Amino acid sequence: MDVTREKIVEALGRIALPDGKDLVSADLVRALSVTDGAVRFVIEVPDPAVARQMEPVLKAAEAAAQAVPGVTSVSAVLTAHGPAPKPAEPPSLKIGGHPTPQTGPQQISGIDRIVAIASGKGGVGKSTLSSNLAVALARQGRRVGLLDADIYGPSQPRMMGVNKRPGSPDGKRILPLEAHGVVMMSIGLMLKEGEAVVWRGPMLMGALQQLLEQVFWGELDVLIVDLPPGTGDVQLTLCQRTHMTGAIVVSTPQDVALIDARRAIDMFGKLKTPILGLVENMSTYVCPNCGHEAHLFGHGGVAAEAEALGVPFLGEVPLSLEIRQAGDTGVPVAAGEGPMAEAYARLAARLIAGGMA
Ligand SMILES: Nc1ncnc2c1ncn2[C@@H]1O[C@H](COP(=O)(O)OP(=O)(O)OP(=O)(O)O)[C@@H](O)[C@H]1O
Repeated sequence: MDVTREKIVEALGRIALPDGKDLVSADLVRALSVTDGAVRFVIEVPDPAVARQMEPVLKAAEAAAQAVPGVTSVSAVLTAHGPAPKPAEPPSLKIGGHPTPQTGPQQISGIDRIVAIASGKGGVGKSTLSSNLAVALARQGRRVGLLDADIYGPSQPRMMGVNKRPGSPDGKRILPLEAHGVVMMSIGLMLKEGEAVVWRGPMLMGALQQLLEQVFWGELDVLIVDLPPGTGDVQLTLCQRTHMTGAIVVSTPQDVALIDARRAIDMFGKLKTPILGLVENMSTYVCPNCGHEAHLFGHGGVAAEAEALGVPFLGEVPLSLEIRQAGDTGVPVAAGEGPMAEAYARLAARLIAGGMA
């Protein structure tokens, strides 16, 4: 029997609290996800003292969720936010520490595939593709995580409409946030607004390692990693320390973008990270008023490049005002309906069919 979110909410709504309210009416349930019978949620209370009294409630909530027919597993965590008597951030959660030594690329437990979205050049739409692809994959039933590793210009909090600081129940694990069916984490959520990041080398590797290993990702079919543009430390660290399924390189059809894309592909080749394929972004522009099609940055250049390099061409995404506006408002276009959502759905279907997601 299919378990729905509503059934779990209904079950949690029967868990009474000492003040007479219940878990749901008191708005304490966060990040509830239900995937193929696996239920995950967080109970968030205002402060650590309340959290201690809530242990029995957590147990009751787990039992209630487990008792819903069709539920195969329940993973629940109790977390406190708000004023704590001690400093709010335990030391081990300080982002940007030195990395711990490790031999060779590691598999991350619970995550089946890690797919990086890369570009040679900035501003070609890598973050837009990452968020929309993540949402489109989730809509097709995949368990998807999105890691914004663009340490210098994190944009996923804005694109996914998330701006809460992630909590940590035990000072070690970081709880990811959830938006549009995707669990997500961004370095941007751990920094104060407007705070500049000036890390290089080891600090940066430490931050990335924390994001990959300390975040409570749960069971994922695929983790999409939104990389910074270019061929720098983050790309190197990720490919050398993590067992990657591969990279998708996004480019506009312009020659200048393609030259940089080639450089990125060359770097992944040297790092022995497979190229899963190329995507042409900002391909055709269809005028919303008259329907006229124009190719502002050219058209077909990425498909031709893919053929020349012998890598798959995964598809194209039009240049569309709707895509830009959706990204700015925090609801990726792939979460809705229409031709743009369908363009991302086609890409997602292609990845699933190819065993890449
Ligand atoms: N297909 C598209 N149609 C219209 N606008 C788009 C499209 N793809 C991306 N954009 C817009 O272009 C701008 C740059 O996109 P985005 O931030 O995704 O690029 P990026 O390659 O991740 O950039 P950065 O190098 O800064 O990380 C954003 O304003 C975004 O909304």
